[in-house]
Amino acid sequence: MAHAHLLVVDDEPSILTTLQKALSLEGYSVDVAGGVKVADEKLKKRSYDLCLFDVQLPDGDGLSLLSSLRAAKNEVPVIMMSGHATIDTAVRATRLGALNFLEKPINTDALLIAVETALRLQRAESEARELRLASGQAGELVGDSPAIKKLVEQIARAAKSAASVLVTGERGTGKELVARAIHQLSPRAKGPLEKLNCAALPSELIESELFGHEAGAFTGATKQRRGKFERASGGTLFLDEVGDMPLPMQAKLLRVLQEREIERVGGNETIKVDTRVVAATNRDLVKACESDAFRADLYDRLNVVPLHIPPLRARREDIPLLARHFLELAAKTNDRPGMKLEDDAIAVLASYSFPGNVRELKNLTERLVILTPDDVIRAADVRTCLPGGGAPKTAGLFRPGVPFRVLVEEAERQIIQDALTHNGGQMAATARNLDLERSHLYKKARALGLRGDGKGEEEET
Ligand SMILES: Nc1ncnc2c1ncn2[C@@H]1O[C@H](COP(=O)(O)OP(=O)(O)OP(=O)(O)O)[C@@H](O)[C@H]1O
Repeated sequence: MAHAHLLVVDDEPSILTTLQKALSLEGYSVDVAGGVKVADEKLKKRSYDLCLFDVQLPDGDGLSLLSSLRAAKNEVPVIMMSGHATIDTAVRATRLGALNFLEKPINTDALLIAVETALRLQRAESEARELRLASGQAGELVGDSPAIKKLVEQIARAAKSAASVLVTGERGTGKELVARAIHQLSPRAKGPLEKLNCAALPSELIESELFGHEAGAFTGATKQRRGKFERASGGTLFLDEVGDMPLPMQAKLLRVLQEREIERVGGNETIKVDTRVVAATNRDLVKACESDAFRADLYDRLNVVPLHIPPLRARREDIPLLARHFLELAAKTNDRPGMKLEDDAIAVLASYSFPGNVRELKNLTERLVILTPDDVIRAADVRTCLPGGGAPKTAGLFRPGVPFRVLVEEAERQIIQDALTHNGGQMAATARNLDLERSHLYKKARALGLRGDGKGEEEET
């Protein structure tokens, strides 16, 4: 691969000359440096396609040179070279992101192969990223409504920055998908993506999940464990359901976002982290801030780039595309290759309110693929699968192997969802309709992850 610009750093002039000659013969442009200081200067002046660092240098070492490059967000591929490499050095180099470790004396053929492979890999990765960015393709985000087109643009823009992003939207609108797309399109795509669901764990556990713990920090903590913040360093941490994070944890999270360093539970060492946070919530955080359930200062920190995904009923034009997309997926996984949706069937889908948003459409499509005996799914098939669409609700609730608790929860969710839809999302009217105490309905709806207009919710909290 000609025209690539390389930097070779080694303290032995004879090695520099030999390597420079061998690499130049292959058509590479080669700069050389005899130590850390000169290398630093050169690296500041121009960008290289690949660097080769000796480990031991007269004024420092190649590993710290590599680590300062990464700290400065320079992701140039680096190959390390050493005459007396220990396994420990090699491991440290790999951890710091070195691509390869060559033993001295350097075998020129092995060197050329390593250089060519590294450059090819680098080029393939950057081409794939450019391509994804250019096509505006954010993961598998399907839809051609103006709202989705705008969202895709916002994702591409957000991906380029390292700022915190807050993704809002009702349940099942695709918040996690958006968070993943931001990571994949960002320069951190090669780094890790870690996820934590803040609603799923009690406060004490969230803390050790996020920040890790030292051995003996609490009963059961037998070994030291790195937390998600540390593991996501160099990548992205996705905090799902951040609106459900308990207040004491919110204070701790805020501090980490401000100071960019963490302390493991039971430890007193501070650890620098370079973690980009993407948070998501289906709660109205502005309202939560007003009622002091969420810290306003944390909200400001998280909401640097706000991304809102409208509910599916507000962008019905996406329903046909999404339905066909999910049909294709379900047909593949269920081995029903010829399945088709009739236009009338799509029209029925497009007129439904989808309180469970895209996730509900996806599940419904899968159910249709499984339950429709014909290869063609017609309007009548869709109607039988829709809540209140004609299917006798008492039939077919039992599924072998599914626990009673899950079946009952599903039935409850369906009933409340239908009742809410029937009453235009109004909680008070829904409670009257179902002859339920309002506070009981709120509690149930919240536990099942459903939302109405939320009016009167404060009364019970
Ligand atoms: N625009 C879309 N294109 C393709 N698939 C989508 C789209 N939006 C959502 N999905 C799919 O719908 C399902 C639900 O999406 P996701 O889990 O991202 O929603 P969410 O908003 O994070 O939900 P929750 O709030 O319940 O965590 C996933 O299977 C996801 O892949």
